[in-house]
This record gives sequence, structure tokens and C-alpha cells, in this order.
Amino acid sequence: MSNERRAIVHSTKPELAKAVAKRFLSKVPHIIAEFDEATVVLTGGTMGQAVLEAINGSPKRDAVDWSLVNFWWGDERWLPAGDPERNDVQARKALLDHVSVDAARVHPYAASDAGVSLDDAAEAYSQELANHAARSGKYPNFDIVFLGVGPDGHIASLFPEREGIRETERTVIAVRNSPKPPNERLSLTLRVINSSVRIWAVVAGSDKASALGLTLAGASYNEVPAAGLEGRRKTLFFVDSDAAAQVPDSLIDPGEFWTSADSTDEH
Ligand SMILES: O=C(O)C(O)[C@@H](O)[C@H](O)[C@H](O)COP(=O)(O)O
Repeated sequence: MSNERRAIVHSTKPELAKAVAKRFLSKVPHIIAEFDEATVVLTGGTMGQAVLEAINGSPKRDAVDWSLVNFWWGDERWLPAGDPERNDVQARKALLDHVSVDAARVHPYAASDAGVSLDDAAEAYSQELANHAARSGKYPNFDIVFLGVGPDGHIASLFPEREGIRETERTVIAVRNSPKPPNERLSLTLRVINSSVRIWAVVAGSDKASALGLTLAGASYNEVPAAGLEGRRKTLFFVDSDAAAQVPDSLIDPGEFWTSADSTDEH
């Protein structure tokens, strides 16, 4: 099976969010029709939330049977339950609170006030992944992993030149001294992220242009974590024109450059 990496450019952030939402709402019913469920990994960050808000605002929102969607998170900020800076809280506010999800299919990380240590929370999430693993594996079969990319090229809570990005054994890590607040976080590791059929990174803003250019030019993932992204089938970077400024033309999907949210969809 081919493994593609390409950038799909939209002119503005709202166009970008709408286009990714449209693609998601078109793709997920097909996944559910084929497998009776869909398994999605959500991300923190502004574009991740913007996409969820666009999904919620779309007239196609109810084309998805949300009770058959499994939700996981790529990373979480180690904050108390209900804290507005938690990724799960933001995702619920943007989408999950507005659709009929099955609570048993929603898998947030533990909160910092749950009475467990950061390391125990990482271990617990690893165990939860294993409990829902495909066959006897260590984690579920992910259909779509959403990610944001930081200006330094970080993905989830895997930061440049930290041991987390080089972790190959564990599925979930505790992160301390995070360069992006808060200080402590939980994150899936790259091997788990890359196990997904599709990786959809959504990236906007001129502060991301250098990281994105290096990512697509094939930098080392130790220095630019996003460069290590390689989903099983497709790794797509949905970007706005500001973020795309340093992406080589040859890596921009010509069919989708500057297209509107009504662009043709990929199946
Ligand atoms: O919890 C988080 O902070 C993240 O999951 C992180 O990896 C984020 O996705 C990027 O930093 C991009 O964030 P922005 O889209 O806000 O720049």
C-alpha cells in the first residue's frame, strides 16, 4: 500500500478548518460502514479545536453516527479535571458535548487531581490502550490521528531533542519540563501515532513555516518531531498559506492548492 506525505494548502485559517471538517465528515461514515466503528485521536491546540468547532458547525455533522466513534487524545496537559486548558475539556466544548457520543468510547487521560501520579497516569492510559487493542496488540487500530505542530516542530507532547520523541518501547509517556506550558503533560509516543491508518496534521500561521518546511524536506525527527510522522496509508499536512511559505512546491498537492472548503474529497 502506498504511503503518501503531502501538504494541502488552504488560503485562510477558517477555510482550512472548514475543509478538514468537511473531509472528516465525508470520511468517517465510510469507515463506520466498513468497520462498524471509527477510532479517532484528537489533539490539543488552536487548529485542533478550530476543526472540531467546524465539524460541529457543519450541516453534515449528523451524517456521522457519533455513538460509534471512539475518541482518544494524542496528548493531555496535566491539569485538574474541568480545567479549561485541558485538551479533553476543549474538545468536549467544541464538539463532544454537542453530539451523541457513547461515554464508554471516550478515553480522556487522568486529571492531575485524580489522586494518581503523572507516571501512574501514563501507565493507566497505556493499559487502557491495551484493553482496547486490536487483536493482541498494545493499542487500538486508529483510523485518523489529528495533530497540531508547534513552531519548534513538536507534535502531541513530543518535543525536539527530548527523550520522549526517541521512545520506542512505551506507548504513553509522562512529560516533565515541557517547553510549552503546562510543565507536565502526558503523550502518546511516535510509534503509536504512526500506527494510525491516516495522520492529519493541521497547521496554520507564519510561525509554523520553518518547522513545516523542515518537516516536509525530511529533517531528522529528533530535531523536528513532525518529520517523523508516517501513517500507515497517508500523512497529510493541512496547512494555511502562511504556514506553507517554506514548503517545496513539489510537495504541495497541486489539485488542492488554494481550493475552497468545497474542494473534491479524497476517499
Ligand atoms: O496540547 C497541546 O498543546 C498540543 O497537543 C500541541 O502538540 C499542539 O497541538 C501544538 O502545540 C500546536 O498548537 P497550536 O495549534 O495551538 O499552535
